[in-house]
Amino acid sequence: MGYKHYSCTRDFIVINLNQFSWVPLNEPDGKKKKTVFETYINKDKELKHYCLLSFWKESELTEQDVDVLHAVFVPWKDNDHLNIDRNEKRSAVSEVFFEICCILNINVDTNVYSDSDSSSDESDNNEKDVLSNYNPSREPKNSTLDVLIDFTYGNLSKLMMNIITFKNYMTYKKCTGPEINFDVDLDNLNEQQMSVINCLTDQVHCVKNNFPLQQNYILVQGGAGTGKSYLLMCMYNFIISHLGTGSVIILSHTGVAAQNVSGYTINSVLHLGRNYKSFVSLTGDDLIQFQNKWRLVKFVFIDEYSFIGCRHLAWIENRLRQMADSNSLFGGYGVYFFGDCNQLSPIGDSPWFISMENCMSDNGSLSRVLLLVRHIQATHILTQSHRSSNIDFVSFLGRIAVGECTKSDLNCLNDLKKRNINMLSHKERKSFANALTLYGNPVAFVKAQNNCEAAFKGSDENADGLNNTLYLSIGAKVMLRRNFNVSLGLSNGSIGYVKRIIYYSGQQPPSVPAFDAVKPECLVAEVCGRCLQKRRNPGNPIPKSEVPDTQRERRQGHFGLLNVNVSLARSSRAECSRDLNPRHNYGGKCVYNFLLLIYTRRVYNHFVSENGVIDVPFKSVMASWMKGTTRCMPFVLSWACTIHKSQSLTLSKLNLDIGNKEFTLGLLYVAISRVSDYKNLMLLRNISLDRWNCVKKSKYYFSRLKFLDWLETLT
Ligand SMILES: Nc1ncnc2c1ncn2[C@@H]1O[C@H](COP(=O)(O)OP(=O)(O)OP(=O)(O)O)[C@@H](O)[C@H]1O
Repeated sequence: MGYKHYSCTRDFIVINLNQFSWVPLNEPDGKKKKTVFETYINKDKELKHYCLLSFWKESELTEQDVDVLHAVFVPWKDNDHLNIDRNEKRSAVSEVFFEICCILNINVDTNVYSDSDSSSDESDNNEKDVLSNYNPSREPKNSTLDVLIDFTYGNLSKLMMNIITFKNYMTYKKCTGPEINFDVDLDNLNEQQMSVINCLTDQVHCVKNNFPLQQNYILVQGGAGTGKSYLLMCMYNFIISHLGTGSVIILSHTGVAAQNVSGYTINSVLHLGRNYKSFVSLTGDDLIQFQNKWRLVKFVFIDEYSFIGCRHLAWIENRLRQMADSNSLFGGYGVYFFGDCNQLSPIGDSPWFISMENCMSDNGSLSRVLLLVRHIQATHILTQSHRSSNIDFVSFLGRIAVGECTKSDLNCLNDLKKRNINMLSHKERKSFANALTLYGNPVAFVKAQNNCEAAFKGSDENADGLNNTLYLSIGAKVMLRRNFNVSLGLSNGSIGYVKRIIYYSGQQPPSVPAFDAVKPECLVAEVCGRCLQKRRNPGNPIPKSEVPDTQRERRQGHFGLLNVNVSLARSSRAECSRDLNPRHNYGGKCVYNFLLLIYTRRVYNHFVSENGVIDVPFKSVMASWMKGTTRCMPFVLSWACTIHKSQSLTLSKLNLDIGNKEFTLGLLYVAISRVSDYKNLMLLRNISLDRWNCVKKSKYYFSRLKFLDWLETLT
């Protein structure tokens, strides 16, 4: 209806429940009119320095535009109010618009910012026309870090301003998704990869001409390092160039894997819940919003399918049908699964290769899901390794996958152990040294807030792996434990280093900042780091770069490139009992208002100059279990990452502590296949031949072989 209908009386109301037949008020031909925000974001280059309000004021709006904006922005009270003069409408809209900007804490300086405006104060520049900061080409001239370090009250409000600005930006990024421009080249693809592109070309042709897809459920299987993710990026570029932005989504199971291909996690996009216990259908507004958000999608790429279990697959299929509002298989979208069934299998779900015989004891629901697996319409198998040019190493990987390692492999690995003993880089050695000093001499620690004694005494595992006390020291490696914003590179598993810790005025390490009822207490740690690196071409070292741009970051496959500013600000309601007497700090009364300020290189490129830092707010998270609830920072000290988190990555070096049990299929294979050669591998414990070949003892071993054979028949 377009007009606000509350607080006024109508003679009659027409309620249209079919949103598809709605036509926006402003366009008689049904074409969607862009909002001022949308127009602003896509503005011409010449207008790049215009702040939002200037843009709105300067823009040439048609009379009809003014009418519509007035109708949308200004609540309708009566006919006289509606029939006012256009100039009045314009100023009324301006006023409301101004209000919105104030609510959003967007600074609406009416002056047009100009780079040549050298007379203006530096700090002023940081505050004005904040939205134009979104333009990456505009670089603040001075480091904002200096401003952030000085936590006097005045500067704190500046900090809060930045926080709010970035909060808005983060929300905006969450809505718009990552800006992807993969730097990959179709010309590099080998014959096997090209055959997938040929298949895709036919499908794109069908979509363009509105023909239904002949095959819409396709699997790309290939051993570790055969270029599945690389191919996915090429396919993404190909589709975008033919069907436009938004026509394809990239999904992956884990945050790290999603980040590796600039995608989203499956559960977040498809609303399957964090612990996906049961499938819940979307209804009403939720469904409409979901469908609208992804209305342009024609293709869905899902990386690392080995992580996806049968039930999970069924839910994905179901949700895609909801998304497309269609009963066709996977909603009729062109769905591509990329992965390797020899790699890690799903947790708490059945892998696709589980044979039909194995699940007869099940009540039949799993058998039905398995039928869905059997619906795969085509398979492409990649065999040529791109990660490694060492043929011996590639065939060794093949032997690990099928459990056929030999004694000579073992000898070779023992040899290796002696040679590679000192392969830690200087930085890594320093980081380990810091780890050793950390617990003896913590420079800062952050305690979790527990709601009862049981929660206080509970183990870290109970609290989703989050620590009751988080110790920080310079050089400490930290890992994010929640998906915060995957499109900005902040996902569960992102790793960084603490670069420095800044205390609130007068405080010195190792003391914990004291509570001050008047001024908020702040502990700031700047965490900066690059963790796991990826190599594009074997033997081609990554050029060192302190500030990689997004494209280069993607090309080199940096993952978890994370800079974090940690700030603990206590709300005025906070009580200090927790710090003063840890024995009583589970009392439940104390209210902490944690803010973890966090930024990544991607954010960095948008907002700050080479030396500057601007932060993004990050709230504490809650972990609840039977016995209690803990609220703490969503990151933990990390000197290693799990093998599950490493799947999909290419690492330059690997120190591997494999544990004493192969608790899931593919553990050793995935771990070892992260590197390109023997020489980049260091095993921290002896592995017996039995262990190397233990996949053969798995009850699923033969089902997996059968599944692979079956996939071959579909090529
Ligand atoms: N056609 C290609 N040309 C150049 N480099 C390639 C090509 N295909 C893959 N690569 C490079 O090989 C490495 C491994 O590729 P990628 O990560 O895509 O393999 P993958 O099959 O997805 O591995 P995993 O199964 O372990 O996730 C990457 O560094 C990638 O850039």
